[in-house]
Amino acid sequence: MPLTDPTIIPVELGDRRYPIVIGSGTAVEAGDASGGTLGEHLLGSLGDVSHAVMVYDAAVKDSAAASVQKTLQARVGRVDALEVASGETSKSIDNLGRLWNRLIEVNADRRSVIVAVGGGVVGDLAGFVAATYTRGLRFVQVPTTLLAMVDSSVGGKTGINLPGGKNMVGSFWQPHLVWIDTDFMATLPDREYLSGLAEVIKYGVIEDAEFFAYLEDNMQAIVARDPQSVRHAIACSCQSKARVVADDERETSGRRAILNYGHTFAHAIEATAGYGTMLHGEAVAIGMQMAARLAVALGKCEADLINRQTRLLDNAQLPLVWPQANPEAMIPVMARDKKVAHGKLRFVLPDRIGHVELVGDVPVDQVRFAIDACQ
Ligand SMILES: NC(=O)c1ccc[n+]([C@@H]2O[C@H](COP(=O)([O-])OP(=O)(O)OC[C@H]3O[C@@H](n4cnc5c(N)ncnc54)[C@H](O)[C@@H]3O)[C@@H](O)[C@H]2O)c1
Ligand SMILES: O=C(O)C(=O)C[C@@H](O)[C@H](O)[C@H](O)COP(=O)(O)O
Ligand SMILES: [Zn+2]
Repeated sequence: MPLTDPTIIPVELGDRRYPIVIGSGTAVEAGDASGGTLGEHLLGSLGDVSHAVMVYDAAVKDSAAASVQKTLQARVGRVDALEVASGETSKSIDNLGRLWNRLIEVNADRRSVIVAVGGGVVGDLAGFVAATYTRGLRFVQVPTTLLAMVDSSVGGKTGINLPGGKNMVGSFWQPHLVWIDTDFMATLPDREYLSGLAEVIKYGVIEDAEFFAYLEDNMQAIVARDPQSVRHAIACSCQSKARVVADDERETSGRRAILNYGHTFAHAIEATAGYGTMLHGEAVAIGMQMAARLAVALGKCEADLINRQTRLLDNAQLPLVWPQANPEAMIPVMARDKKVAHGKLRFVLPDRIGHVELVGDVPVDQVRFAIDACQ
């Protein structure tokens, strides 16, 4: 079905403002679609580009990537398609070097645009390539996972992992356009889809109590991928992220740090489990449980918050515990968290549903307790 009713959410960053366009059926280059096609939005957002480099996840080669490539060919003309192997381990130094060299081979220059088609892995990797090649190329995000649609494609955090820590090398590099076609999720496996719901629930806890209540009432429909409910959940998530990013683009005031709720634990879970063993959203679900336990232990919030969060994560079929959690392995990794200030860990902790704070000076025993409580 052609896109006739896109939701357009602006990310207000002054002269780097860009739209998040949410619709379905955009693969069709329908000239009469009132909301416009990817091709039309591309031209509107990019200015004078004469070459597109589509960096895509191998899993979407014959689906999303094939249709985006067709659009790029029709609208931009010269297109090169660079494949990235599926999975978290692709966010690596090796892949970064390989893509930089491929850009030389395909004669990319400052009139080239990088178009990422895939989940957060491809988006983060291709975004960092765009940020760094010839000191910066224009960039478009076409997310194909729920997690990428609600979180990673928006806000300009790009980068790769190091063995010792998630996203340790990267940059803030905003896209010119985020193009969300919910049809691209048709082939997404359930486990990956559910993983994205952890970041959706995150927005409810950190800054939107009304959205949290909506999720409580509608999680069954969202899990069943009811189109209207999914669209609403994506739009509310993108609005939430756009608000926070517009307030604090580079995480300097502390406001953007709220998007990191659960992530101090989650990144340590991912790194100590081995990248790709635990999906990012799964680790975030467990990390949010650990953070909520920590908040209650520190007297920052009522235990009922844990009950509501647990119920919602459970209804989203997300994991709540990680039996292999080992505080002695996780705490040194957590010490490399990007929120560390003057050598001290800081945690994003809820005081009620819809509100969190950045908290420092947390006794390490309490951190151990929170990890142990989710084993
Ligand atoms: N930059 C940010 O702000 C930000 C925010 C959140 C997460 N992240 C990062 O995003 C990554 C996780 O993203 P993700 O969950 O999208 O993982 P992902 O990119 O690894 O994609 C998940 C899996 O789904 C497959 N896939 C993707 N689209 C598909 C489709 N339409 N049909 C079938 N299979 C498909 C991929 O091949 C992969 O196996 C992590 O590296 C995380 O750190 C970044
Ligand atoms: O956009 C942000 O800011 C976030 O923190 C969103 C997170 O969901 C995301 O996982 C992000 O990549 C984590 O960033 P990091 O700075 O902790 O590496
Ligand atoms: Zn995340």
